[in-house]
Amino acid sequence: MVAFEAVTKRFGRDDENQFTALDGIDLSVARGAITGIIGRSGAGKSTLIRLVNGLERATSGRVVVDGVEVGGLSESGLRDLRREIGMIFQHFNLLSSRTAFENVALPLEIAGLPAKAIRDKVGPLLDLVGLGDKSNRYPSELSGGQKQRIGIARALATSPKLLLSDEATSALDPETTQSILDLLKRINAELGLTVLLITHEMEVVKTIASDVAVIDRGRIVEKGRTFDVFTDPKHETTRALLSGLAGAKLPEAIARKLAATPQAVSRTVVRVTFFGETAQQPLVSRLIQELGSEVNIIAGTIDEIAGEPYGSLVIAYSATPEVLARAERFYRQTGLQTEVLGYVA
Ligand SMILES: Nc1ncnc2c1ncn2[C@@H]1O[C@H](COP(=O)(O)OP(=O)(O)OP(=O)(O)O)[C@@H](O)[C@H]1O
Repeated sequence: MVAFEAVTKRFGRDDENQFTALDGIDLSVARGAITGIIGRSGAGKSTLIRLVNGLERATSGRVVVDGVEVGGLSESGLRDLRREIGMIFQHFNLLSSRTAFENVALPLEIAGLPAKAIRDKVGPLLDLVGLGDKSNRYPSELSGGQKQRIGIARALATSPKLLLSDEATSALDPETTQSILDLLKRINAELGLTVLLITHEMEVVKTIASDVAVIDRGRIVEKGRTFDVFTDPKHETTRALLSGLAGAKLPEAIARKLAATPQAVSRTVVRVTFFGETAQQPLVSRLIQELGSEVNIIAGTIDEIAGEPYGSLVIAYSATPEVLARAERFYRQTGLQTEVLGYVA
């Protein structure tokens, strides 16, 4: 649906003051999928998304949306393209002097639709986002989540093929975020809309994006299925971004006691990751049996990434050679992914 081919974007006129915001981006966004772009502040996420609707032009390379190269479009071509692309924002960008209905109607008025056609379109859209009864309310009378629902209805008014989301849930509390993500997921499934979202919130990507790309200082450093990238991050930036996710961190009290090498009477601390088929099996009880030694469970989470089950358990057991050999054998047989985090006395 969207392809970035060797895209570079530089800001600034003369050579000395030039800043390279994007550097050789190759990325393809699958039709009908929800794709997340994550990265730190200033990594280039907004610039990337602004190239898609032609608010910025690439310095070199091509941005292709639904077969059309954005860089080659005239002003009227860009207007046509923008009708195919809906956009939602962190701060909703609603017009305060217009009611919910009038905000959603705006893109249709601009497109020149007659009043009756506008009414026929806006009513169902307000129902779709669950705000059919708030049609005459002004933005100041709506909650953050309701404002974003109006933003989503407005973005869908011209029946776009692509929805761009720029930190759409970053100003919302976790519960409201969840309800907006549920709505986006439903729209994606029911309307077959392709969604490209940028966010610094890993939870958002984990919850709804099937695919993810990690951007760091203007370059894509990692990309793939969200489940694969989140369960086995390869790049240091990805690891750092994911370290804040629930369950990724060791409890502080244990982390402080952890030594890098075995000491006298030590126990080894291991993170065991369960995913795919292994997430469904009673492997913990089997592991305890196989080791024939006490196992302490230190931390653990069972969760879903992009709809697939995933578990992470931090355990400690005796670091004697016999127990370690039995553990190794068990991990080999079961295909469990493990990581030795350190040793405690
Ligand atoms: N018009 C501009 N002129 C000069 N530099 C710019 C311009 N727009 C963006 N930049 C620079 O490009 C880099 C990438 O900015 P961008 O807004 O794309 O990052 P971001 O990942 O979206 O950050 P954030 O999460 O903070 O919004 C930043 O260093 C920014 O200062």
